[in-house]
Amino acid sequence: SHWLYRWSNPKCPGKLPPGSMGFPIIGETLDFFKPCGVEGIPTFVKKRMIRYGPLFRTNIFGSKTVVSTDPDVIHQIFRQENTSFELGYPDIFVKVFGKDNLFLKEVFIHKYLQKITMQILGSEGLKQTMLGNMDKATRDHIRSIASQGSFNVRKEVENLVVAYMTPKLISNLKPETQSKLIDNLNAFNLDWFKSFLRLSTWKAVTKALKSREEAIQVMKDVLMMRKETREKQEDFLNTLLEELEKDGSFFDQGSAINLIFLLAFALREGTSSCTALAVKFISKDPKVLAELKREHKAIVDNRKDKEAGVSWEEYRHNMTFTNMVSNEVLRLANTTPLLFRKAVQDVEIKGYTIPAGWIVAVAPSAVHFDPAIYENPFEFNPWRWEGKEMIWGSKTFMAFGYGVRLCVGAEFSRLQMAIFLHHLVAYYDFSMVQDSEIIRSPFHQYTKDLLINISQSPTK
Ligand code: HEM
Repeated sequence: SHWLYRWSNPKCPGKLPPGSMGFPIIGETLDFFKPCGVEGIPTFVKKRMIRYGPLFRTNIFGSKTVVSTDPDVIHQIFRQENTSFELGYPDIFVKVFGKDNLFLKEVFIHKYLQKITMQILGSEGLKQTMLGNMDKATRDHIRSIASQGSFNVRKEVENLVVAYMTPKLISNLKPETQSKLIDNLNAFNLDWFKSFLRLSTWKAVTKALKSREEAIQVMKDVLMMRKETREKQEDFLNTLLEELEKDGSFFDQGSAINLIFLLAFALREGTSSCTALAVKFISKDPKVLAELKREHKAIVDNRKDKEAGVSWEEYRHNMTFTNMVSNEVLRLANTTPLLFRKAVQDVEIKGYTIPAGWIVAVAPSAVHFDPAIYENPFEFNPWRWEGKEMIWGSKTFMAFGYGVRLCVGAEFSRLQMAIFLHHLVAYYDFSMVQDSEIIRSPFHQYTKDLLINISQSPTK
């Protein structure tokens, strides 16, 4: 009984935030995984916000955790990153993404990580090397599926991104090696989260982990071969090989390969889910669709060369409404339900103490659905962004994180979303053939395929 008492009332040098530590060992993890609607604050968080207030304690994933939904506290946590708080994702993420994963390491390497990835994902890299490929691949892909009748938006964006990005990460593979790699990258997903309690889950987890192992093995073989032959290629692997040879490099072979794997996963998942959600919202809002069509048809009309693809100037200066739509989709989507940090020392916040070693989870959705920040927060209203500077990580908009660890793929995701919408609305009419409910458990899961039908726009 002493042990049970200690479980429910952990030692703390001050006053712990209110809350419940749940059942021994499993804490409140099962409740955390209960599916809920994707719009709004996740039910797990909302229920406790109502019961305990904006700062509450719990135990999830086997870790003593304080969850913050208070915008001021969230702001303070991110401001104190690398002093009072550091990255602290629960062990399950390490198991799924691999122990070599630099993203989940607590050491102070994200500046380095950002520097390396910016070469392909930063504005300059996107403008110089990526935009042309992305635009052509998207246009050709939409053209090729237009004749199929209906298609699954999410799946097609996944296929499209994996097909043109894999050679950017590792180029010059034999066709059979490349398709094996692509198959393994596509097979690694987090869909098993939705059936966390079913027996089939463990089959799905095993399959996902096996495909990760196989993808990593293919990458390892290529890396070894490149090291032996000193072969140089214009790809991200080459950048990492050069980094590996530098004195004091943060990378070793395992973490270099794991970074390529993580990027391939994030490129696919990040872009496909948000693009599908954008299409879902737009298809239900004729006013937004009409405004988008107007913007993109004007871009095409103003082009001297009608065959030319989207230019960087068009993306940056003529897609204002599209960017407003992207922001609104990302605000409502909250694809990352919680961001995890760890207190490195006892921290006093709002009269409570977060003891050293505890996980601190912040819920961006609490900020994105705060009526004091966004009027009618549940409404899909891109116009709310009119005239606002669309800063990606701010106290009021943290779809891509906030503070020092801002998402390195933010610009890429927005660009891919904009280009997909450009080709879809400027040249085609589309209608939803099969809608899908999207549930959060805790990541986005589509209950059905989100199918649309497209036909060449007569006004082209
Ligand atoms: C719409 C799509 C995306 C969303 C909503 C998103 C969201 C986020 C968020 C919220 C964080 C901060 C995590 C934290 O603070 O703990 C983050 C970090 C990160 N994201 Fe994304 N992401 C997206 C797309 C991508 C893509 C396409 C890539 C890769 C190419 C990517 C790679 C990363 C990496 C490597 C980090 C860690 C950055 C660091 O630690 O310095 N993300 N992302």
